[in-house]
Amino acid sequence: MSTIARALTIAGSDSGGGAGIQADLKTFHQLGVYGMSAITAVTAQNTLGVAGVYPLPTEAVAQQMREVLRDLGADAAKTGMLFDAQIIRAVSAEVRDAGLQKLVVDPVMIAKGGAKLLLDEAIDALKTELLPLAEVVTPNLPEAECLTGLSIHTPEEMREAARVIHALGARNVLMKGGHLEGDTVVDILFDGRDFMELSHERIPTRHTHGTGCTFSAALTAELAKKTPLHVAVEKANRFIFEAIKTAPQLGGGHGPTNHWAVVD
Ligand SMILES: Nc1ncnc2c1ncn2[C@@H]1O[C@H](COP(=O)(O)OP(=O)(O)O)[C@@H](O)[C@H]1O
Ligand SMILES: Cc1ncc(COP(=O)(O)OP(=O)(O)O)c(N)n1
Repeated sequence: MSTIARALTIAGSDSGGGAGIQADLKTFHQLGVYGMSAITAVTAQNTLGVAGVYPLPTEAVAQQMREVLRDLGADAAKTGMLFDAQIIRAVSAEVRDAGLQKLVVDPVMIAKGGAKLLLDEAIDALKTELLPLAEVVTPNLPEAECLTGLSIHTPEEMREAARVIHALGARNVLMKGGHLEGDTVVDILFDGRDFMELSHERIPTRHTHGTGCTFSAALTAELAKKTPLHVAVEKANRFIFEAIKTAPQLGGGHGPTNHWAVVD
């Protein structure tokens, strides 16, 4: 009987390797977790932007999840780019059927260059079908604004938004503050009762492609290893900080982070 922790990512493929499925699997591997994937869409993209988006048939997504979960099993799973409402409904049904408890929902909506990775018509399904299944949801500020209708520019407004998103059914809300103005980046975890704030200096760099995917993958990996939630969030925060700091300086646009980052 294997004792290796297992994690499944349900997300889009990023041909450039910095975000999506590729970032998730590299991060799982680096953190000592066996990684599996259910691909929702193939994107043609590089560090300069997204040139094409090709969603897979809904049944192909559901079937990948079923085949993996009924044989190998998963200690934790995460979602990334889900693209449309049909895929969200199918993924939610598979999560429910498999009884997956440790689900990290990264509500990916728009790529850095502006390309839509989630259709507008899918927002409602994300809120009503998937968020209630989430152990943790990890919105960045524009995603949180879309989910709540609030305007968010300060840590105080992040706390307010976290309360609203928690009321949608996610058991914990991790607000990512990469889009805040200023020299300090603040991420905030809300567990329905208390807030935990994590701050670090802003690294002045354009190499931040896939930071949200990499952060949520690190969090998923830690949860798969049975790390308690608050510690898992701290470790994921340190991992993404180190990954941005030591980014490999690839590409002419927003380059990937360093998925070989080492933190204790
Ligand atoms: N320039 C930066 N310096 C340090 N940390 C950053 C920087 N940009 C993002 N982060 C961290 O990366 C993670 C993802 O942040 P964010 O940019 O808000 O998400 P997304 O990539 O989904 O837009 C967060 O944990 C945030 O703290
Ligand atoms: C296939 C795919 N999935 C997700 C993203 C966006 O990832 P994210 O981590 O939110 O990173 P940035 O938008 O900050 O680069 C993507 N580009 N492709």
